[in-house]
Amino acid sequence: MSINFVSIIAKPKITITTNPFLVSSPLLFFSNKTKTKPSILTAFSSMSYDKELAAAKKAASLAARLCQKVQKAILQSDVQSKSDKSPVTVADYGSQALVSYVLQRELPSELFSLVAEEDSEDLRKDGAQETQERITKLVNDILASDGSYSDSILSTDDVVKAIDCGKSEGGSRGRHWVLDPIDGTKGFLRGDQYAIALALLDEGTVVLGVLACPNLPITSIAGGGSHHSLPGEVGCLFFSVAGGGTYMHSLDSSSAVKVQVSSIDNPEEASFFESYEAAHSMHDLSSSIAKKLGVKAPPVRIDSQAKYGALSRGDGVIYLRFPHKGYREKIWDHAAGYIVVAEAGGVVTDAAGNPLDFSKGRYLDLDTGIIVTNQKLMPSLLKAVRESIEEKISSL
Ligand SMILES: Nc1ncnc2c1ncn2[C@@H]1O[C@H](COP(=O)(O)O)[C@@H](OP(=O)(O)O)[C@H]1O
Ligand SMILES: [Mg+2]
Ligand SMILES: [Mg+2]
Ligand SMILES: [Mg+2]
Repeated sequence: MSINFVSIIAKPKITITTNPFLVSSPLLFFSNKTKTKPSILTAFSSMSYDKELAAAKKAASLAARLCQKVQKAILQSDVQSKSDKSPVTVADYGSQALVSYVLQRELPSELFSLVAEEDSEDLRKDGAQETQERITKLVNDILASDGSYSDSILSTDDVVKAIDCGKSEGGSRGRHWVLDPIDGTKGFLRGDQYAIALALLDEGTVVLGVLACPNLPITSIAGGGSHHSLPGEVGCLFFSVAGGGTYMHSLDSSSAVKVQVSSIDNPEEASFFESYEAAHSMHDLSSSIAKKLGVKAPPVRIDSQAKYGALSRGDGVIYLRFPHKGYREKIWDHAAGYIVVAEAGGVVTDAAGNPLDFSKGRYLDLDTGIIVTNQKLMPSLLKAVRESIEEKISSL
């Protein structure tokens, strides 16, 4: 296998030190006169998720470290094919085990429910003992390098169990963590973009999101075109809590800056993101939409929810995703990216303009595709999407 490695030399450039989300949240105000119930958003934005945020950031950062280590020197035996023919690597499993374990250690008093992409079925098959051991060593090495939980060394059984905690069905009641341990596994294998995407659902609403993007440049990738490897300092961590905005810092530092989506309202100046993999999204449909809107720049094709992260800081202003017929989107492919963009002032809907509903279990039920942009461009984007879809249908 030939792999193009991106150099991973992340030195923090950002100097503004803020402590977002440590500011005490406003108290809820109930008016006895009007008996008005607070809106769901007001209720969530008044809640504190400080502990959960700190735990999620720690978990995602350690998982990113594990993935970086594997990506630097991946072995043929580290990659397997799942029953749906999609790839999975020891880093996907290791990342899921780490995040699951760290969240449980950091939040011992909370009920733990995790909706995550991977499970241990293939790892329990005959002949998989070596892979189990490799994953376990990776997890233990990362924990040891961090100095956390030095009291406990995980066994292969602990690691398999931590992976299998991710079997929750999620839903509209209670709290559920939502994890994609490596989003963009194909990008990861190419040496390109990938993300560790972790979100928290509370009563069916995404209230917190952390997106670690180990290969995403710290500075803008605007106008980057379709790139395999990217120069300069890389490694970003985006995080958001409902009502608190979106922040980003380098994976090597904790000095965060607040980010905002682009305020461009002229589609001619807009650029758009889409999947690198043509099998994941209909590129012909996005190009027809871009043409209708008058977008001049070529699409920026990158893997994973790094697209949401890049859009949240204004590197591009539109993200279009139109899976081929029959594909069902999973909540872990969008939950963290969704809140990162929404809290940076962006809008995420399905192709018909409906909000995404993360409360229905492991899948998102949606109309045709997912579109993301800023508030100003959404009406014209929706119109272009509608027209292009109609034209595509009538041409069939
Ligand atoms: N046929 C398909 N259509 C749409 N998405 C697909 C797909 N096959 C796989 N995917 C999803 O696309 C994700 C990657 O998205 P992107 O194209 O933005 O990089 C994959 O996440 P994983 O890599 O976590 O499996 C996978 O869930
Ligand atoms: Mg996958
Ligand atoms: Mg994914
Ligand atoms: Mg994945």
